[in-house]
Amino acid sequence: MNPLQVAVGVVKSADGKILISLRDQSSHQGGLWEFPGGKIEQQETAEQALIRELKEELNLNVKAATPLITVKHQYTDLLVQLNVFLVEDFSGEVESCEGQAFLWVEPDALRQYAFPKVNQPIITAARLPDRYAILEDTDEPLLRINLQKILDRGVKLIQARLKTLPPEAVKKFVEQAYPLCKQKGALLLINSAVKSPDDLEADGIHLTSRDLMFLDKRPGHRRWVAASCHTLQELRHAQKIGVDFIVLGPVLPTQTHPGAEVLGWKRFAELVSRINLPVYALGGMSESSVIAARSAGGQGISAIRAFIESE
Ligand SMILES: Nc1nc2c([nH]c(=O)n2[C@@H]2O[C@H](COP(=O)(O)OP(=O)(O)OP(=O)(O)O)[C@@H](O)[C@H]2O)c(=O)[nH]1
Ligand SMILES: [Mg+2]
Repeated sequence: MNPLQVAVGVVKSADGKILISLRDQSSHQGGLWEFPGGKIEQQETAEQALIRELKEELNLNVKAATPLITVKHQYTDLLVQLNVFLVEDFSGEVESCEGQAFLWVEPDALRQYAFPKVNQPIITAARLPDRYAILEDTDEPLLRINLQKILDRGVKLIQARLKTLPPEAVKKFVEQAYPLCKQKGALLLINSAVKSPDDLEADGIHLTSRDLMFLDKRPGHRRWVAASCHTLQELRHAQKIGVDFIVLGPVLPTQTHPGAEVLGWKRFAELVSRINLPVYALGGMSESSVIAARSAGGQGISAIRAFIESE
C-alpha cells in the first residue's frame, strides 16, 4: 500500500525556537503535539503542500524551505510518510486559524512534549546542525589548533576520533576540549575506539560500525549516541538499538582512501530512505556539499579536513 504523503514544517524563528501545535482531540493522533503541516494533495509537490498548509493552519508565508528528514511509519490504522522541511525563512505572525494551541519551544525542550511516536527522529533532526566535524588523531598542539578552527567556524557538533593517542593524552585533551565546546554551544562526542571512553566527560559516544554491531541495546547513561555505518544492515541495527543519528559513507572518493569503493549520492539517498534517522554523509565532503546531502535526504555532512582547511 502506498503511504499517505504528508508535508511537515520544522519552523525555526530567528532566535532558534521551533513552532509546535496541538492536534485536535478528534483527529488522528489527537491531543498530541505536532509540527504543522498536512496531507499532500494530488498534483501538488511536497513543498507546495507545505506552503499551503502553513498558510491555512497558521497564516504563515513560507519563503524558503529545505528538506530536513523523511520518515515512514505504520500506525495500526494508517501508513504515513512525513516529508519534513526546515523553514527558517518566513513572514507573518502566527495565528491559530483552526483554534489549535501553538507554542515556540527551544529545540532541546521538544522532548518534554508528547508527540506521535514517528516524530522522535524529526525532533532529533530539529536539534542537530547540518555539519558534524571529526577531530582526527594528531600531535596534541595541532589537535588543539584544529579544535579551535572547527569552533571558530561555528560547527556545533564534533566527534573526537582519537584512536591512536595514548589514553592519558586523550584524557588531558578532552578535559580541556569539553569546556571549550560547551562555551561555544557545541556538542562533543567521543569515538568508541578511544580507550576507556566511559572515563571521559563529554556529551555522548560515537560508535564505530564494529562496536555498533556488537551491541544489542543502546549504551546507557549517554545523552547522545551516534554510529558510523556503511551498509543497510548496519543502518537497520543502529535504528533497532535506538541510536540517535548516523554517519554514512564513504559517499565520494577521498584523498585518504584513493580507489576505495564509494556509495555515490544515489545509493546514499536510497539507503537513507530505508530508515527513520538523521544521517550525515561522509567522504569527500566540502562545506558546499551540505546542499547535496540535504537534497539526498541526509541531515548534512561529516568531514575531517573540510572544517580545518582554509575556505
Ligand atoms: N501535520 C503533522 N502530521 C503528523 C505529524 N506526525 C504524524 O504522525 N502526523 C500524521 O500525519 C497525518 C496527516 O496530518 P494532518 O492531520 O496534519 O493532515 P491535514 O492537515 O491535511 O488534516 P485535515 O485532513 O484535517 O485537513 C495524520 O495522520 C497525522 O497523525 C506531525 O508532526 N505533523
Ligand atoms: Mg495538519
